[in-house]
Amino acid sequence: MKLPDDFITKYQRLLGAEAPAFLAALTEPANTAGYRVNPERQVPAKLTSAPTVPYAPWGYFGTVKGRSLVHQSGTVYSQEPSAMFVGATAAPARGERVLDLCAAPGGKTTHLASYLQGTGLLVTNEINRKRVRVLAENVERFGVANALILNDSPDTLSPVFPDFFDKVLVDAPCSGEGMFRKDPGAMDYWSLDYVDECAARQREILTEAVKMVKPGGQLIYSTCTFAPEEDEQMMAWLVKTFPDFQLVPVEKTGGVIDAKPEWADGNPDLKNAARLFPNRLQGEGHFVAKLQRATTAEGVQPHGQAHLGTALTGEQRRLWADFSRTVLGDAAPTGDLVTIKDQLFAVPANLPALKHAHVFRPGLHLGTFKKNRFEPAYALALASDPQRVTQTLAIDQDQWIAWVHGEALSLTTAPAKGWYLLTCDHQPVGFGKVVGQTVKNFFPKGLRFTVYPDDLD
Ligand SMILES: C[S@@+](CC[C@H](N)C(=O)[O-])C[C@H]1O[C@@H](n2cnc3c(N)ncnc32)[C@H](O)[C@@H]1O
Repeated sequence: MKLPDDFITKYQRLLGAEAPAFLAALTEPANTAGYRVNPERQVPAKLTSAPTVPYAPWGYFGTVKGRSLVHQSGTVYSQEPSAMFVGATAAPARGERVLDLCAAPGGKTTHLASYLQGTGLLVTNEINRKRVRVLAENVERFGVANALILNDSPDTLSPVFPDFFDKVLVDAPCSGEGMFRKDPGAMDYWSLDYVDECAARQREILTEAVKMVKPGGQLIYSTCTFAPEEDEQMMAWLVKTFPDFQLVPVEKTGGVIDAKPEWADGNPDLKNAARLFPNRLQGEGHFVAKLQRATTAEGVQPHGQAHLGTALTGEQRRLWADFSRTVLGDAAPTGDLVTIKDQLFAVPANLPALKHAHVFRPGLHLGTFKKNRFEPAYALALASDPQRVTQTLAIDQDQWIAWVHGEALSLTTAPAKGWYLLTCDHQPVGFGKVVGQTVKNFFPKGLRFTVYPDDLD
């Protein structure tokens, strides 16, 4: 792998004696796979016996196959280890309101959700129409029940959520120098000018992001690039432009080091931010900063209240109540129930008016009203705790392989007719409908896959 000449020259100048080690690390094959386990699941011991990522709760070094039960059931999320430092720095407390402004495909969002444990509010936004679909798939797979998924530009969102969030994460689109080793294609569009273009876009995003942090709240900024223009210099610009924001210390362990004031305007507070270099730890590289907004700033109230969808008809209420009582028991999700066309959602409470936002998912998808019946959603299955759900049906590995392929299952002894949360090795894998000796398959058509012998451990 050949790094761009301008890149080599730039980092030789910036890093001096450390440059050879840094440049050598970038040309070595990446050996930095990682995954996070989902604290809401009963996680198999083989996943938690791997070496732990020192700075990231739920983080492990190693690989998990995409066509595996633990991946399909949202028991794990594969994530490059240094990216885990971002969620670990944000570490929202239970009950907080959190915005992930640049969220697809959902690595940081699912990490933030693990901290929130279904409490508070997670607004997760992705500007790109194709990428927001992937974000939604990952949010659903991870069983996140308290998320509102939006598909907007930051300047559309800032008037909707003024001074609203306890934490705002900007995991910014960047020049991706930390991706060179994993994805050498990232070098094709890299240039010194590209770094400046990225920095200009980051300033635009941050200008909107700061407006959504409540007084006393925090902004977390991260990139997967080493470029000072997008990292230290961006933070130096931010604290100068928005003086009610101050860089506060990021806790550093496991080879993470202070950011470099000398790469910007010398502001000593820049040391509070963190640098992850691939020659110093097992990870691809990141920059992470935490900024606190002063409590003295005057906050404004967001406008109005969200009116999403339509209230349920009496018949719809009855159908949902029957399903929820019989199948879910006391595991029924919380949130305001609304329908959009024939789809039922549980919408997080206390949202401001969203009429200028493009709502991709208003909350947890509970299911679909068909003529005289209710069909539960895959998202509801993965957000359900099998230990609390009344009607569960355990299937074995062979049945799981048939299930994710879209096949009906034949049972030798069948329970009573109705909907069941299917589990395999204690993980939720979807809802099935038992009719006679058969379990009808409702695994979403777009997600079906074939498991090959190599996919099994
Ligand atoms: C680094 S990626 C986010 C990765 C994600 N946080 C994760 O952990 O999976 C940056 C995201 O910003 C989005 N983006 C690009 N331009 C943007 C803009 N002008 N405003 C907001 N987001 C933008 C990209 O589509 C991309 O999904």
